[in-house]
Amino acid sequence: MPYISQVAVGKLEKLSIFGNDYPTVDGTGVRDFIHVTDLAAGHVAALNYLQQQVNVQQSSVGFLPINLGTGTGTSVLELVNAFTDITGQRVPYQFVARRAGDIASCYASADKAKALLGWHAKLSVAEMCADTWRWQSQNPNGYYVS
Ligand SMILES: O=c1ccn([C@@H]2O[C@H](COP(=O)(O)OP(=O)(O)O[C@H]3O[C@H](CO)[C@H](O)[C@H](O)[C@H]3O)[C@@H](O)[C@H]2O)c(=O)[nH]1
Repeated sequence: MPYISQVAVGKLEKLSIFGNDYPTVDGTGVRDFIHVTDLAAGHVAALNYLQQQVNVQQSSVGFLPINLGTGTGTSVLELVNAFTDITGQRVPYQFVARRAGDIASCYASADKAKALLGWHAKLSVAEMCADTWRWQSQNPNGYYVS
């Protein structure tokens, strides 16, 4: 997503898509793209859950892995197309070789987060694209570089 928006704002010439021959819907990698606001809310929910457990058990020893995700896979090409549909911005891209270490498809089950934390992702890929573009177009060089 950051590379897509940097191409759209003109900081990068084009997006390099790593591989288009994966066994996925369109050959590009599938990931569980999540809105940063949902992800932040999931972390707050996890901290609240941890505090409850400490209150109940009078102990904070141990760990519990909980996936935070939407539960839905989106391909890189689907993300590029969604971004263009929502923002109207062209995102030139080229297919290049697969990136070492990448797998074809990876998305979370969010069932445990819902059951334990009462949390689920509320925002869509479309909202992610709109919010990313709003930020990128208003801050083409980020927050810290003038
Ligand atoms: O310029 C780019 C950047 C990414 N991608 C593709 O976009 C997808 C997402 O790539 P990211 O690097 O954003 O995320 P990954 O899920 O592949 O990997 C990241 O998240 C992982 C955990 O989910 C690990 O933390 C890993 O080290 C980190 O790079 C992948 O299919 C990747 O090949 C491109 O095609 N072009």
